[in-house]
Amino acid sequence: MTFAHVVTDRTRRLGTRLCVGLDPRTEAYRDPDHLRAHTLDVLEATAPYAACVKPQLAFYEALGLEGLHILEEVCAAARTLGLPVLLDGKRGDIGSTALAYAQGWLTGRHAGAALTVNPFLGFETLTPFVETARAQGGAVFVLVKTSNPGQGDLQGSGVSERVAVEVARLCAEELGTEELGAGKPGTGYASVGAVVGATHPQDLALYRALMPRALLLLPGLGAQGGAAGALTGAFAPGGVGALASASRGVQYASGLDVTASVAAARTFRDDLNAALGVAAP
Ligand SMILES: O=C(O)c1cc(=O)[nH]c(=O)n1[C@@H]1O[C@H](COP(=O)(O)O)[C@@H](O)[C@H]1O
Repeated sequence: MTFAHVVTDRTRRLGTRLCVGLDPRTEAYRDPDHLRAHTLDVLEATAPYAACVKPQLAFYEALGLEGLHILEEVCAAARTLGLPVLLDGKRGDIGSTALAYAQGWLTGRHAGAALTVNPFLGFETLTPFVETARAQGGAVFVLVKTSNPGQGDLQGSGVSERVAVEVARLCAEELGTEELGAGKPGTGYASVGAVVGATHPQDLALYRALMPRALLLLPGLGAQGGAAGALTGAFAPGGVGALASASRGVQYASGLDVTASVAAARTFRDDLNAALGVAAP
């Protein structure tokens, strides 16, 4: 089963298209053990509402080697729960270095099944990531239009959107062109997905149309102002093809209260489903 299969299967079986971000902030905890325990608790408690989980590498790297050990445990726990891991690293570099990043984050000890990648150095530099992911049945998510307010400086703003649209076109026409099977859940999605911020609801249908075979990752739900009810344009019929992602809005829904994290994940799931007119089984 590929990453796309597993998340699409979870969407169909569990009725969720929520990606739970696990971005533990050192300042919220007494010490790394406390951070580790709370992050694992949030993971386990919210798993029934998650199509996948997305640890942001920066929060683990900030703790040095100890953080990488915690990341390894988080990835292992997610796998035990049957939850696919999408690592948010936004990596990108010249080809030979890109290969090392790909080996580290897609095949190494703390590997995820999928990784976010940055196309700024050119599409040829993404090839090592795509080939490594494909060989593992994994995926890459290419930054197309990020969620942050300043994205327009380089990605295009307002009606122009030239760079983001060009990246989307290249994702669809050059990277995500592998043969796809038919008939099984998720077989309609390639190993190359794309990141489009949940903070751009008005643009989602455009990117959905430009990249019909790409799973779309929609970060920015909750803390950055993205609203679950405004994301329908990113989804294909049946409510598949996109993952709406919240990190702080789940992990720190109310301080460190894990019950509040569960309630927040359930609410995001239900709000997405209500907007799409689908029900959780
Ligand atoms: O690739 C990402 O996940 C990502 C892309 C993007 O455009 N915007 C964005 O916020 N993210 C990540 O998604 C998470 C958002 O966190 P919250 O704002 O707390 O939900 C962070 O880990 C960001 O690094």
